[in-house]
Amino acid sequence: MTAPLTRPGALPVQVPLVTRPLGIWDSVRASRRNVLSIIPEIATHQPIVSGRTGKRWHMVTDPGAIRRILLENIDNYPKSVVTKNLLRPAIGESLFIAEGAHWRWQRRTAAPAFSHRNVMNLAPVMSRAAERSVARVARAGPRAVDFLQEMITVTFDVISDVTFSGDAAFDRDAVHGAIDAYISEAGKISVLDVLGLPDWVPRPGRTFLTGGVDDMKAMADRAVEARAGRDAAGVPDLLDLLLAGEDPDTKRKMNTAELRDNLLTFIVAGHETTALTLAWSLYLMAFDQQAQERARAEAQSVVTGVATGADVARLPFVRQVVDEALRLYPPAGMVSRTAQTENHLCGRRILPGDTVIVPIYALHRHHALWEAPHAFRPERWEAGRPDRYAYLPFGDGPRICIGASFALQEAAIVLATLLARFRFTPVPGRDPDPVMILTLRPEGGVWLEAEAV
Ligand code: HEM
Repeated sequence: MTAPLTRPGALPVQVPLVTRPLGIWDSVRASRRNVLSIIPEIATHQPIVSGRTGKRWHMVTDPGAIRRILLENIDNYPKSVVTKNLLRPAIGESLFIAEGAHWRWQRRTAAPAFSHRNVMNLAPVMSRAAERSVARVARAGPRAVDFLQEMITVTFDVISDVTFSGDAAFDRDAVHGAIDAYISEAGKISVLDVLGLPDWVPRPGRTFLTGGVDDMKAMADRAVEARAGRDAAGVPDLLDLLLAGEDPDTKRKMNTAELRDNLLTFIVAGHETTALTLAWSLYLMAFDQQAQERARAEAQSVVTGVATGADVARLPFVRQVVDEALRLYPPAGMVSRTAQTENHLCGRRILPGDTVIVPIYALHRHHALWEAPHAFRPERWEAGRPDRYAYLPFGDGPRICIGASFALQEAAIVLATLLARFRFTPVPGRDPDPVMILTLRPEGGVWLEAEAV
């Protein structure tokens, strides 16, 4: 089959941002469907946009001001209460949620598990998951495949293998089901809370949120305890590394509940986000056949069979595709903070209690920061990296994503392996719709035909 080339000037799918002020109920309606649809279009032109929907909020897209929020004045901008309330039932006071000293000691204890050497040691798990994906896609034959679901399967394979590898007490399917159900229900609630809506606005699903989560925690506890009594065999996974980890200053180690909460955090924070990066990268590869040919030529010249950790450094164009996918469709499309004291950002007064949002989706499409911001141009990354605070798929400052290099390595291994084996073409009329509830997903799936090459 001859693949259609990209139409000149065509743009990949995007979220229509609002061009008129929304009232409270319009905001609720719009945001229940897509959080990003409440971002004013003007946020992609101006440094700051403020409003009030219950609470006062500010969306900041000025790199200097973002630097102050995430790095220089971090004590004034802890993670928003909303984010914490939302995730606490599933992941406790783990690294993702904790503040101050309780955050610091956990971050110091977990950091070595994500060192370059350890992430590299985990690469064979990623290569094996990529190989199983190739087999599944090949089995589907000429039928179109939903690469969103396929990538969710791959990344769950990886994250469950590197957290609870070989633990009989850990039922992967049950945990996967509980986490996905939690994320989709929790997302609906968070939207309303991010907007600062009063408690009497009905929150769908609040009552049954914790059921599956309790079973999942009990299962993870059993797996942690079973492992604690055993010597690590072979390459240590994240649980072995956390069991061995300790705060370098106080020598404090994590107890069972802390280990469990952090491992579940890695699963919640790491698996869907990486699956989305891969699914969007594949959508873009099918959208732009020329870029796909270039990426395939690179992958085929480097990869023999399945990509390995050592191949990653030799796949610069594949990495550019991933960087550009993370720019256009950042899985964490916004992060939010609650201001503690009175402050100024871009000359605007920020009051204690105000919600300060970094709308990463809008930042990555800001007209003053990016040329042709809505276009897919992986080659833009050849010229070098932009201003550090103009591109934040992993956040920044001390709370920067601990799993960034893990995710980028996994994305490169899986993408290069698939590109070396298949040519991807879109299914006409089935473009995905970018929708953010908790993460930015391709709604409707990424349906592609995969032809063996
Ligand atoms: C492409 C995939 C990923 C994306 C886009 C992503 C994005 C992010 C972002 C934006 C933050 C900062 C949130 C904030 O400041 O409010 C974050 C934090 C975090 N991420 Fe990731 N992440 C990814 C993969 C992973 C993986 C694979 C893991 C673990 C295995 C992970 C674990 C964490 C943890 C534990 C934090 C909290 C760190 C702290 O507060 O000290 N993430 N991530």
